[in-house]
Amino acid sequence: SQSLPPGSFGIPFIGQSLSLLWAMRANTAERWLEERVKKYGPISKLRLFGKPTVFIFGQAANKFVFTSDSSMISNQQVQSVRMILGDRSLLELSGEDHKRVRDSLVSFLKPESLKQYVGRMDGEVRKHLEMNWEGKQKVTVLPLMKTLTFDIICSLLFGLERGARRDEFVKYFQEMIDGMWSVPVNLPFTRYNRSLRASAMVGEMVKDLIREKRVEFEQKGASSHQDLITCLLSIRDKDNKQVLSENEIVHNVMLVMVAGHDTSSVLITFIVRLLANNPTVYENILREQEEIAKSKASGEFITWEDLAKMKYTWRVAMETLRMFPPIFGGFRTTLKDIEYGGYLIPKGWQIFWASSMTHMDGSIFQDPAKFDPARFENQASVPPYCFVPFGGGPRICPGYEFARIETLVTMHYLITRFTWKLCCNDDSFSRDPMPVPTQGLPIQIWPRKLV
Ligand code: HEM
Repeated sequence: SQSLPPGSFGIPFIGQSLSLLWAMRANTAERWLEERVKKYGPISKLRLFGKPTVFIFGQAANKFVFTSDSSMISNQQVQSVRMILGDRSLLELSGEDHKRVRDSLVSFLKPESLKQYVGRMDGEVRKHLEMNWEGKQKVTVLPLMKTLTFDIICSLLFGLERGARRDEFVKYFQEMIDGMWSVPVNLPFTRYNRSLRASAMVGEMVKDLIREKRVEFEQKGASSHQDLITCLLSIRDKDNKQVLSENEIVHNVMLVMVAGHDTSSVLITFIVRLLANNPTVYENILREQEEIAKSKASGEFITWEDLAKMKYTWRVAMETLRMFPPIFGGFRTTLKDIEYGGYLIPKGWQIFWASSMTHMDGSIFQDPAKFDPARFENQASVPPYCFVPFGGGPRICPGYEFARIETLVTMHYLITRFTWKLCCNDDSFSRDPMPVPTQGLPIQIWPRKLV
């Protein structure tokens, strides 16, 4: 019989959760994990968020996590995430259910559908810059990018326009996210408890939206493409029955809000920061974007074809995702006893993976601490399962194209309309669990003359 991986469970129930969360907030999580590897090797046991857990890392670990059969490991999330997002979110589903719900989301998020929304994203970006950037000398990038990506999601995915209702939505939504990664202790004063209450409020608000969208679609003949909720309501099987249940729509709309909002805002924020520190990269991006701006009439929207020309800009985004992946890692749960790396991982244990560790491995990416977008000129040179900011396998991020479009459109307008300088030389950031620059990245800005 096989032995359990090395490592200790730490203190009862809490285990190493607080120690890891602490390291993440201090931006030493990578070091925390590296030290584990040094001490125990590439596989070790510990206790996180209330459950026995195995931590694994490396190219083989990424491949194992992303492609294992769903009868071996399930995607069941840590308890706090499951309670907050609901048990019918894509993250909790497997097999046929996962495929049915995922296919429904993808019918809205696939490139052929998103093509028609580039103009609407462009409108949101320009409005955002007019309201929050123009006429200012100093802005703080991260909170603004959060507002922008949330605005884009509200408009495109929920058909929820600006106003008091959207503001209320944002408020509860933020409280909900704050407790996602917490030790699940449901007492009145915990982060987790506040987050659960906010999640119930957000759920009710989404249900109201669904009721309204249903009336618009079924009685007033609104287009099924007007937003994600309407699209999900409109998907029917061969007997004309709605393919997704009401709970599935609610839980997945909440998932998309969480998955699509912080991730892209963090990416754009880090690009802004890196450009301020890399004049050559900045010049190259500027040249590419000015070329595109010159080819357009004033006021004309960015098109799908323009996006295809932003090759260098997207390489910069990829290199940013390599060094500062918004998603650090995640969890899976074993459904049976599994043998991995010569050890036994018992049924019901959590598997904790941290994909970002291959991004900074010098044997895979030469000189990994150097910011160098040229690495991605030839993507085939990157070995499989080593560059995984969007995951891999059947659960690879379905929001990839959405993120690409909003990042490129935003960078186009930021770079052609403004120049900027960092207000503080403090290059540090912490993870919460997304990477966040200390102080949210305050910058000084100047308007540029339009070409
Ligand atoms: C830079 C931006 C983004 C990054 C880095 C990112 C990263 C990821 C990663 C790593 C996963 C896989 C997690 C796993 O295997 O457990 C994932 C899943 C997911 N992402 Fe994204 N994401 C981004 C943007 C978005 C956007 C904009 C949306 C929606 C509009 C979105 C929706 C989702 C959903 C629904 C899943 C779950 C898929 C499934 O379980 O089948 N993401 N994302």
